[in-house]
Amino acid sequence: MPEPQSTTPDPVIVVRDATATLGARPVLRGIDLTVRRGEVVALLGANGSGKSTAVRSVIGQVPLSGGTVELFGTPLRRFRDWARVGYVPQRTTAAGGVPATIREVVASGRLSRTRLGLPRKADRAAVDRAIELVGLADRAKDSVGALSGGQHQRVLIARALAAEPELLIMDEPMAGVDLASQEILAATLREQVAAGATVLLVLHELGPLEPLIDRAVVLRDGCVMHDGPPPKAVGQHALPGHDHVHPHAASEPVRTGLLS
Ligand SMILES: Nc1ncnc2c1ncn2[C@@H]1O[C@H](COP(=O)(O)OP(=O)(O)OP(=O)(O)O)[C@@H](O)[C@H]1O
Repeated sequence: MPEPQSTTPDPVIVVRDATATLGARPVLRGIDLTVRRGEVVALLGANGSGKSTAVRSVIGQVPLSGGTVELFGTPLRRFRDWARVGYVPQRTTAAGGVPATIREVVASGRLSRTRLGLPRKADRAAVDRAIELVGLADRAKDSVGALSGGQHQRVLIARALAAEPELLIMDEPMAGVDLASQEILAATLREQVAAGATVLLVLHELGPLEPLIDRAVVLRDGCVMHDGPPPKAVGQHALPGHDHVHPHAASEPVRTGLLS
């Protein structure tokens, strides 16, 4: 009799016992994190708990002082297939003062897939599609300098999507983003997830992305203190790490328990 096939999807990210020190400060203190194919995992925690450092170590931007990272089953030091990974850094401007158009910035995200530096029809189509997904098709020729913060963020996300990555890593994609852009981003992400993308998101709060999140990993002071179902939101304010005060019972903050 053949063995029954395992139904557990392959791990896309495996972080084991990761430690990292920035300056003299131990910022990651033995983190384990596994994200499987098709999962949407939120990395939560208070300011300074190590969320950005954790995702930056996953893509090799922060060297580990101990532990290991594997991407798609390959140890990070041997991983070369970066077109499979889309990364949206914590909010910065997309152009850094360079007078680039939206299309140019988004097309730069496709370079990892273009052969010999010459974009083919499929490359141009992928760039157009990414711009369309974030709702900026009618502005593709505009300079990114003229965009609002939320529109900037949409450009950065389109840039990550242009390579049609299997794994999307985003650091606080909703931070400082206006409501209209948040809704577009949530819809964009929903579509990626429906198409089978694996997603690791640093979030300060679950917000409009809550229905998409399969699992939450909560960091506190460089350690994982929760790895499981996303904390249940109550009303608008019950977010992990935030004491929740009901107006009718102001004397006792109701703690979510995850970060307090
Ligand atoms: N380059 C650096 N040198 C020294 N310390 C750093 C450096 N980068 C980050 N840190 C410190 O490491 C800690 C973790 O930072 P990190 O940005 O990973 O936290 P975070 O959970 O993402 O916080 P936030 O929600 O504020 O972005 C913080 O105390 C931060 O001040």
